[in-house]
Formats: sequence, structure tokens, C-alpha cells
Amino acid sequence: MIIDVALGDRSYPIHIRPGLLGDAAAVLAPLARGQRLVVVTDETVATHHLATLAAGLPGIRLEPIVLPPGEATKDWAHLQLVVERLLDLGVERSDAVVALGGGVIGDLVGFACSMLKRGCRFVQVPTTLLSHVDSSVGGKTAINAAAGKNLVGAFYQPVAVLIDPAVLATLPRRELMAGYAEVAKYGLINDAGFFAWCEANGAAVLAGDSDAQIHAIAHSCRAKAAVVAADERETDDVRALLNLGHTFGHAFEAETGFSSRLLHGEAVALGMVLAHRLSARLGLCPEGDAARVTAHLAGLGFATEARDLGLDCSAARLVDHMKHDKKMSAGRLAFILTRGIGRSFVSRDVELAEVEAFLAGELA
Ligand SMILES: O=C(O)C(=O)C[C@@H](O)[C@H](O)[C@H](O)COP(=O)(O)O
Repeated sequence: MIIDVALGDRSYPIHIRPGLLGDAAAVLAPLARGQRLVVVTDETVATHHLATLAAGLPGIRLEPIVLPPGEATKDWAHLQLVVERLLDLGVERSDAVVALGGGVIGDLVGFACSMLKRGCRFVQVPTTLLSHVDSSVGGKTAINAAAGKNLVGAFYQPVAVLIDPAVLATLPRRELMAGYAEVAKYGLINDAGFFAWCEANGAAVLAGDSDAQIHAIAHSCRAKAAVVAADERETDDVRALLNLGHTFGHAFEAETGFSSRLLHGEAVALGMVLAHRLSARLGLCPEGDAARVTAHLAGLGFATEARDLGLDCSAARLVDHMKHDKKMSAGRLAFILTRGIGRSFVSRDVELAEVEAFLAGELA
């Protein structure tokens, strides 16, 4: 299956097929210069998948750059390391660097490629559910800064995305769940029918049912491709909807120091619950819809209560993190709220004092 991300002369295909990782020559061989491909990955992914990728590319020499796994790798030091290695390897603008891994690798490598010689090509080969359905598509590349998540980066599109859903078989359940939060997000943003599908099939996705996983991936990629085609650089209040749950989520992640104590998807799941509850408190969203979101995510095992995270922080401190949000403009935060399931919108009317009072109640 191929889904197009329609962006004029920067359009690219998302290929989705079980087994694709070990059979990628049709897409990757034409991108190899001098029968060589530079692949940036992490230690865990290299163990599981590098040999499979190589086996499907006979006659092509893979030049791996292997980084430590985890969110901490998405920093200045590793960005510099990747850029310097790519320069040492003589990567040219027309070369295509392969980003093999989850969101950390995809975001970091995409950003490195955006600046290498003012831009070389790159291919996303995502290996987690989260990167299949979200971070590999749309060209948001970034590293984290001391002030917050993804605060330094560029919009920079890959030339292709290769998704092999079979790789999910080796993904720990916790990582699968983190990705599932972003799947459910597409239903909550603007597709109540898909959220109903998630309620019926979410457990199957997490149990490894391949038909359910492929449906979830393909539906999510189509949804994200449509949003990105409509508002590539988040200027028209369309792409910003993909940040549903992220304003709360990024604040929680900042509070844990972007550690594995709280995965991005776990933070987003809780953030989506809170966005619905805050919307209900503001009289925008039916209480029943907020309760339905909580029930679905809690039923799958997500933490849906901020107080259960065991964070030793005040509501004021979380709101301070939110002040670094990229959606701040003229001192006001663009917050993704909702009028109900599938009815999210961008609001600039939310007072941070109101958010703080709401969070204080959630943390108590
Ligand atoms: O692609 C986008 O646009 C998104 O907002 C998708 C998000 O799910 C993703 O986590 C993104 O990296 C967050 O972006 P940020 O700009 O809020 O840091």
C-alpha cells in the first residue's frame, strides 16, 4: 500500500507493507550512491533490524552510525555527532541518509539532514508504532532543549517513508501503547467514527493483531498526510490540532527530564484526557465525552490521572513549562480544546490562571 503526502515538488510516498524492512531494494537501491547507504540508528534497533535491512539490499554496503537509545539522545551533542559523522563520510546533498528507528532517531536525523550542506535527502524507516503513525510523516524534525521538548528544529520533509508493520512484533508493550495514544488522537481530533473503531479494536492493536495494526497505521498515515498537505508549516490552525494533548504532555515530560519514566505517548494520552476534562470544565465539551476518553485509555492500561504519575511538582510549575510552548504568541497560548469527541479546535481564549487552577485540582 502506498499513501502520498501531497506537497508539490516535495511530495513523497509512504510505503506500508509487512516484510518491507527485509525487502526494501526497490525503494532504497536507487537512492544508494556508489552502492553505499548511510544508516543512522540506535543500539536497540541495530540489534533487531539492521541485519534484516542489509539482507534485503544485496550489493549495497550499509554504513551504520549507531547512537544510544532513548529521548536523551535527541540533544545538541548527538546532533553534532551525527552531522560530523555525515561530513566525515562524505555525504553529499543528493545522497539519501536512512533514519532507521523510532521518533528520536527520525527527528534527530531529519534535523541533521536539514542542515548538512544546507540540506541532504533522507528516508524515514520507522520501527515503532509511534513513529509509524506520527513522527515519520510530515517533516517535523527537532531536538530537545533545556527549556523544553522539540524547541529547536526545522520543517524538513523526507523523500520517502518505509513502514514495515511486522517490526511491531518485537516492540515492548509499553512502546506499543505509547504509539497507540497517537493513533487514538486522530479519532479525537476530527474523526469520531475512527475513535469508535479504536474503542472496538484498540485492545487488538495492542495484542498484536496484524490486521488491526495495519488498519490503525494506514488510517493514521492518511489522516496525518491530509493535515500536513493542508498546513505543512502549522500556520493555519490545522496542523496545530495534531498537538491535542501535547501542551499538557510536554509539560509532564519536561518535569520528568524527558526520561524513560514517562514516554511521549504516555504523556500525550494523559494530556488528551486532561484536554477533554478542561474543555468540559469550560462548558465546551460534554462531560460524557471526557469520561468516554478516560474510560477507553484507562481500560487499555494508560495512566489517566496526573496525581498517579507521582510527580513532585506544583500546577504553577507545569504552567511555567507550558509558557515555552511553540504555540505561544503575544503572550497567549494556542490551546487545543474540544467540543466533543472528534471536534477539536484551536483556542486562544484560555487563561493560564484557569489552566493552573484546573491542574491544581487534578494533582490534588
Ligand atoms: O507533526 C505534527 O505537527 C505534530 O504535532 C505531531 C505530534 O504528535 C508530534 O509529537 C510532534 O513532534 C510534536 O510537535 P511539537 O511541535 O509540538 O513539538
